[in-house]
Amino acid sequence: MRLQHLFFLISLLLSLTVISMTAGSVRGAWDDVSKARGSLEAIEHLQVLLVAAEMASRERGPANGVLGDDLPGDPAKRARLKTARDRTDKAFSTLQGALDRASMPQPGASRPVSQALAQLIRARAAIDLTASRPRSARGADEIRGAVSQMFGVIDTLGPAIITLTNEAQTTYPSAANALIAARLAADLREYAGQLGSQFTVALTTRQPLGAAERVAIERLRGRVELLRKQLLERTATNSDRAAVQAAMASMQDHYFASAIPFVEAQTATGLHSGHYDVDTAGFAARYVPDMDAIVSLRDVLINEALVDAQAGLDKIHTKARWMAGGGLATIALLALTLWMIHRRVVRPLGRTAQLISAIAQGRLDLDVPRPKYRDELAEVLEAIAVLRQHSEARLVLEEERQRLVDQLRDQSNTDFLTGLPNRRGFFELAEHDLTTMHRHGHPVTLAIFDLDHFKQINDTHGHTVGDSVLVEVAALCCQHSRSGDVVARYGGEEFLVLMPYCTLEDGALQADRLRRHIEAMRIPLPEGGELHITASFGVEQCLPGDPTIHGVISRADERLYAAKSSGRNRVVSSDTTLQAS
Ligand SMILES: Nc1nc2c(ncn2[C@@H]2O[C@H](COP(=O)(O)OP(=O)(O)OP(=O)(O)O)[C@@H](O)[C@H]2O)c(=O)[nH]1
Repeated sequence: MRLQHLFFLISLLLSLTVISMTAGSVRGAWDDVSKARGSLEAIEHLQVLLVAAEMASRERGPANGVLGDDLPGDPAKRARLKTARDRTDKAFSTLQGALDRASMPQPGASRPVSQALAQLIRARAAIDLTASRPRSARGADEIRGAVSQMFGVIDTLGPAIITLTNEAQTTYPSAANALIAARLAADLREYAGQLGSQFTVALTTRQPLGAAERVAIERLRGRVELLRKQLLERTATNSDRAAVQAAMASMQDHYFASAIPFVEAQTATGLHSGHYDVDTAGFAARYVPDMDAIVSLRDVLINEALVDAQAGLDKIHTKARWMAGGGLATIALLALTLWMIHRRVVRPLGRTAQLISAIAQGRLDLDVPRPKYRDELAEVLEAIAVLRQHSEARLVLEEERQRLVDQLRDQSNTDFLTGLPNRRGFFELAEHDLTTMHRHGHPVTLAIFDLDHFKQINDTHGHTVGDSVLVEVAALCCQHSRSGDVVARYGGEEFLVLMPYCTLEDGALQADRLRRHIEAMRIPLPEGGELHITASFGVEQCLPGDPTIHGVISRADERLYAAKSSGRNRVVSSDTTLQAS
């Protein structure tokens, strides 16, 4: 696999891995954020729910007032009950609206709230029914039943309170203490309300406390004390906030130091005589306001939980933002790294490889690019530039050497005087032709000729004239031979003409044509006048049995000898003699 493709593949896999891992952790972090928002919402819902429960509790006061009122009924008491009921309805409506709009649905809270509302309607109907009779016709059990139906509203809300508290605690363990304390305060408010309600029957009937009320008062007093202790422990050990401590102190002053002694005084009266100094409305007016300190404590504690949770949400949010920012930075860094590697390593490496292989193949016309950066690849490019220079120099040397070799070979194969192939050159060319002709069955004929009385020319006119005669004859033979014929100087004043695709007869005719041209030649002499020359030819056909050209030359040479012997200036072959007429 090419490096470029490998790099692309690895980059793709690496990018996919990093992107999916980053997306996974960022998504996880944002899931934590939305879960934390849901938990914060749960605390807010708990706050609204506790208010709704408190309103339902508060409604019992005016309800008790109406229950203790004789017909036709005090309009002011009825108006107070209506106002209380309107407040409760409004609180439940706010609660249901908040739960319906929740970002994370809480069926564990919504269902009990709906059930509590149904219970509230039933309890109100029971109270209204009881209050519609004359006071003397209202039995104690009937009044007790109506009051306990109102208690049932708060009991029904219990699972919703637990669900919302648990939801908040899982995400914000640090807020757990404040939440538990807030629930304790809410419970305290409820039990304090129930404690007050125990006097409704006795105050309405102006009778001593019944056995059931006495037991309930004892039990509720115990619970109230227990809750006070638990609240003291929780707020003393785990909360040092001034607001909580102030709310605790207020609760101690108002409820435990004021309302509880009042309850104890009414209890003492209820145990002995039943001659109470207050009626139900007066009891409520004296008792209920002191319970507000408990509600304030509850609100301060819920607020503390909300502050803790908001701080926790901020931390989770910040962490998620860092994760997202870090993830994006990681992806950007990876992209930058891959881009840099591709730009500064992979791509230049590919070009460098192309350059080196081009130089190796002898293509030296490519430009070696100037390096953009002072790095290792720049050193490689510089080395390649030097390598190319060396290769160019080597190529020049190589060409020079080849030229010299060719020149040397040409010189060793060429006759320096006439420029014709010499004996060695002729043998090289002729052997090749002979082999080819024999392979394809074509005829080849060889003529050898020798200038007549050449010694005399030298002796009479000098070697320079002799040389120019040889040059002229060579040029004449080349001029009148077919292309493909090989004309060579065999030695001294002897020449060879090898004629491929030529029969013996045609070869003899061609030799005779050359003879005539030589005979017709006029060579001007330096001292004036002209020189006539003639030549004698021996012609032989190459036979398929001839392994080399030497045999044919030898046979043609015999014919030449015959031509010389028989008077010169003629052509002699094995089947004919052609001579000057
Ligand atoms: N000028 C010159 N003469 C050469 C050259 N090569 C050989 N010769 C001369 O050619 C002459 C050949 O003479 P011979 O062999 O006696 O033959 P010839 O005089 O031609 O007589 P025949 O061949 O019998 O007709 C000699 O004198 C050689 O010196 C050369 O390159 N230049």
